[in-house]
Amino acid sequence: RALAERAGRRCCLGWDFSTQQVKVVAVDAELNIFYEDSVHFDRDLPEFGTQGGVHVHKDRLTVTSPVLMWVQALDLILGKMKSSGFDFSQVLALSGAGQQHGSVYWKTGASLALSSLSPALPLHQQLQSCFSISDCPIWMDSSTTAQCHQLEAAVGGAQALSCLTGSRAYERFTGNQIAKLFQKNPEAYSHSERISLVSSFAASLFLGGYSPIDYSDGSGMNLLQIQEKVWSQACLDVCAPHLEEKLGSPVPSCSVVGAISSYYVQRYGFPPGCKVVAFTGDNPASLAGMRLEEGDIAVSLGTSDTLFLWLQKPMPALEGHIFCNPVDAQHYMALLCFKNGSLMREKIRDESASCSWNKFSKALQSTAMGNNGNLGFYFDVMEITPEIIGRHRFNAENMEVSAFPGDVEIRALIEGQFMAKRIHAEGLGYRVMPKTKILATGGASHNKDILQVLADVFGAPVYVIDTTSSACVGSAYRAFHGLAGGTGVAFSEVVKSAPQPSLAATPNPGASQVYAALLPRYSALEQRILSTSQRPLE
Ligand SMILES: O=C(CO)[C@@H](O)[C@H](O)CF
Repeated sequence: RALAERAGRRCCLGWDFSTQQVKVVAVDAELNIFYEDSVHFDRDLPEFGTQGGVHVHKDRLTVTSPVLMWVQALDLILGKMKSSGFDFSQVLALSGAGQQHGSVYWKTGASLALSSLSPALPLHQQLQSCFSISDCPIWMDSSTTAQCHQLEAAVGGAQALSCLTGSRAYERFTGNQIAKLFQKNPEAYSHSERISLVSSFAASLFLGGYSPIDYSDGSGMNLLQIQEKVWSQACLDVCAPHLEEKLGSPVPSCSVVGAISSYYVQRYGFPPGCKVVAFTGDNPASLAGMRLEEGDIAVSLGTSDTLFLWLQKPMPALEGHIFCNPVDAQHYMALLCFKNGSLMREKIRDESASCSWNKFSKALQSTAMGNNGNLGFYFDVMEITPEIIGRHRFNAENMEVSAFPGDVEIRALIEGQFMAKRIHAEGLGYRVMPKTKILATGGASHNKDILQVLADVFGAPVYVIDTTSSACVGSAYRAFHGLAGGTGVAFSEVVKSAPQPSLAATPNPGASQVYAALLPRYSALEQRILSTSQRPLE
């Protein structure tokens, strides 16, 4: 019955070429997920010798992944789908995501091989000699500090680069990686006829030709002018010569970039009309998978805490990253990363709640909103947002104190973490709106007392969502959006029948008054700590 049921199920596929695996989900027209599969690089392709899907080089700064591992993973996962009887003939469209910032270098002549693949052979046998470098730099690389300084200097400094491209220069951002390749290996650079991101590389495999880079993932390169949605000639020129012709022109993320290559029609039975919708970065795809809307904020509470913001009018800054929005080309999204996340919460749980989340929750229940004016900053590792390290506690009179009673410490930690999130989100242009929903995910989102503080600090309801496959699911949703006409149709309309997130907490009465008083104090004290602490050398 399942097979018969599956046979008639028209669907879209959502792919995720992430750091550790390639994953796929099939979503039917009612937006139900009915198939998923994955191939793990370390486990299923051990011949490449990766750890966590990557190679960390001896200099401990350079981090790469072998492009042929990604190619072979696609062969494997399509083979698994085929042997499980997946009915490819029902696939109307597909889209996907790739780890952001990584870059793939196609060797001169590769487009010929890509467009004339023999369906009798796997991809990896036919693409062996199509790449000018086999080990691709990825987001974990931090070997391009010199190139970052060159780029910022050339365009008038970090803030100028942020206003232009949405971020100051970051080592992992693709422009700086391309600059390093051009400087260190000019031969490989000149033998590259095309440079893709991981997302557009994956789309190219399905297209049988070079896929353009989409606006959203292109915003993670320090090369795209995010307002005008064109490459910044100034940035291109600093990084490498003739770069624009190797990148091609960027496209709206919801674009249909072509029909699937005949290779997949003949080898797997995809319909010839199956559409390929531009692939994008994993975080933009996750935003789509979480169905974030204007005014919403997604809080991923993990080892580090990551905020996904929807911005109408971005205010580029020296922290965080602003990208073109993947589901609304007029708007933007932002990522803000807080390094002291769950490890900090677990430390305070161990110290002040004798290792028990139950006691931790009781402490939150037994202390009042606003913590009687006590405020804390808890950064046991150097924080990214902002760059502060150490623990700093202040009483209601703004006097620094060396300790708090256990319960006060616990509330000070959680209120402080969430007030920081609100303050830095607003610094990027985010504003809480009457219709704002907070979508919480990750480990700590299972603790309703922590979510209650989140609702109180933001003055907005908190919903919990499962984001295990959010990049894949978001990619399948975007495939439906592209199929429905893309820019002419609202993404929210296309996905409105998807399962709704569940409400976990609503703000306590009086919450907005309490935090309206506390937030400015927190912000001023953060500035005080910043001005007195030794900032790490640039
Ligand atoms: O560098 C990042 C975002 O800027 C990471 O989240 C990568 O996208 C992970 F693949």
